[in-house]
Amino acid sequence: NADLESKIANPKNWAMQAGDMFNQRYSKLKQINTGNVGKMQVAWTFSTGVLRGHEGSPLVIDGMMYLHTPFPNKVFAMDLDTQKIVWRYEPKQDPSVIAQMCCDTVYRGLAYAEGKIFLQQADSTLVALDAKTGKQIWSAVNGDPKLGAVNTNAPHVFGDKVLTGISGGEWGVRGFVAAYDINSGKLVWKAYSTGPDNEMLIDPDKTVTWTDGKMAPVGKDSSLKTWKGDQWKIGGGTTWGWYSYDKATNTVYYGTGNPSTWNPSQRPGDNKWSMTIMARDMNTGMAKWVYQMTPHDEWDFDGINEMILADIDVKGKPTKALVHFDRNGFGYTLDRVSGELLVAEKYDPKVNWATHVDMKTGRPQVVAKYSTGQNGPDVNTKGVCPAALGSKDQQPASFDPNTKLFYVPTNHVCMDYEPFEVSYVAGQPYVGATLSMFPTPDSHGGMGNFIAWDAGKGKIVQSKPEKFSVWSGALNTAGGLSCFGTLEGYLKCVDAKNINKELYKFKTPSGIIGNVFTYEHKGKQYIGVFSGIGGWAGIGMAAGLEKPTEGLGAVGGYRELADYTQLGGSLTIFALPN
Ligand SMILES: O=C(O)c1cc(C(=O)O)c2c(n1)C(=O)C(=O)c1cc(C(=O)O)[nH]c1-2
Repeated sequence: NADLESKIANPKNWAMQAGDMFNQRYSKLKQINTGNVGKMQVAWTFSTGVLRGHEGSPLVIDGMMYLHTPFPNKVFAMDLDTQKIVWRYEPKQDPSVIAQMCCDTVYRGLAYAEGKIFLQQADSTLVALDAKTGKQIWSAVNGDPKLGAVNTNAPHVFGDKVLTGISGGEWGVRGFVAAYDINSGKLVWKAYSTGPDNEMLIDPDKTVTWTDGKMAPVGKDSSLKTWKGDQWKIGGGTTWGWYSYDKATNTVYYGTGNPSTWNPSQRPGDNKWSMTIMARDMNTGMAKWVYQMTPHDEWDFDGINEMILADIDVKGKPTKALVHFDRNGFGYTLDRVSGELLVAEKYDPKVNWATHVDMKTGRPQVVAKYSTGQNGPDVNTKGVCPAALGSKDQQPASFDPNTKLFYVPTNHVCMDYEPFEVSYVAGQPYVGATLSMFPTPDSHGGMGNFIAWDAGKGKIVQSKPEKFSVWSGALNTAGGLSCFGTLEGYLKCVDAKNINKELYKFKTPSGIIGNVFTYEHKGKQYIGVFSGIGGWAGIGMAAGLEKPTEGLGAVGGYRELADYTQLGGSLTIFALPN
């Protein structure tokens, strides 16, 4: 999309959720740098008026800021000269959708192109608004919230289409990605994550996958063959993460989530193509290549985390790479053009459910005692690391083209996992497991680390311990900074060359699960972040839950959070003093 590309090319804007289409979360701005960031101050703040978890970030386009909130998904357009709210859009949504959302009523943010703001409501309505007036231009029905098909993902504009996904892996929703025409809102293509080839937009002869050390066609019914009966119809593989796009090959990349139910005995087989990296042609949606990271998931390791596109050296060879930090604890580097698997190494040293990834088959080698399904349901498998929320969840990492390293917010949490038999009832939770989570034993003392990762070698270069999981998206800048938020509520900026050198720290009003962003206005650089505790890690506070196994096991794991922060959505904007 030429218009969006021109907005991205100007580093004064923050025109996409990740700053660009490669999902790099890197800014060329450098007024705020390692030498002066210590003097940074709060320039202004804004309360969103919504209490639950605030993910994503605002967009900034040509002097206007566009802010979103969790359910009820309000949108504010703010003039950065006056900080006046120029327009607001407050959709009317049936509050019954709140109970259909697994991991808080989060929303990961807006998209922009050609004078339009795209809003993906929780009730699955996709809306295009006039960026000047806030008037609705079109709306499209993307899924049925009564069946648990809700939305939390940000829409993404690539070319002349706006892409959106679906949530509801815990309701037996069959995942898909849908592409709508940005001008008319008409559905152009829809690609399911499971099922018959024609509904998955898979060509049995042309869609390839990593097989015995090389790429080979997936063959006929590659998904259907890996499910028992019709289980694929309620088989999950939802698509609520961040998508990326390479214009050079017109390819969109995203990941699919867990297979439903969480009770593995009810769905023998590899359950393709849940837990999969998808590379699709943006015009037609046809799958070019696919790679399943966690066949027959037994831990809820959704594969939806962002795919970061970067040109790096992999084992000494310049490579057009795709880098992905999966929930399962492995950091993957693939050739983004061919789909070949190049590197798969643990980015969390405490991962114990698999010893390694067999580089020939691409399959993780599961440790029998951490297989939660091997003995059938009603057996509690103890001490699996990481927990279901993964060594990293949706909080996106950044790539710094100067250091050539990836900056990754991580979780150090383990779990006990007990599956049970569950029947599918349309519109009801379809989970089938009881979980308890707890901080990783013998960790560095905290529940997360911020790490710098060499994706060409598959090695942690540096690691900065944090008290809680780092559930905030990172930002790197040409000023040599790497910035992220913490669950206690600190915005931190560290030296990208030495991440243990904390150069700036400020306690915002609530825990941070939003993503750090930056922009320039009237010659001044600003760094900003949403605070507002929630998401899966903060679900206890956000939804008022108390039993340790509630919130799918997260309530007990993060019980200490309440000693450090409380609810409340706000935006904090930082700048150097005048
Ligand atoms: O399977 C799904 O459809 C689905 C949806 C979501 C979501 O939409 O937020 C999450 C998850 N799963 C999930 O497994 C998960 O760890 C998670 C964390 C969060 C969050 O925002 O903190 N959402 C979700």
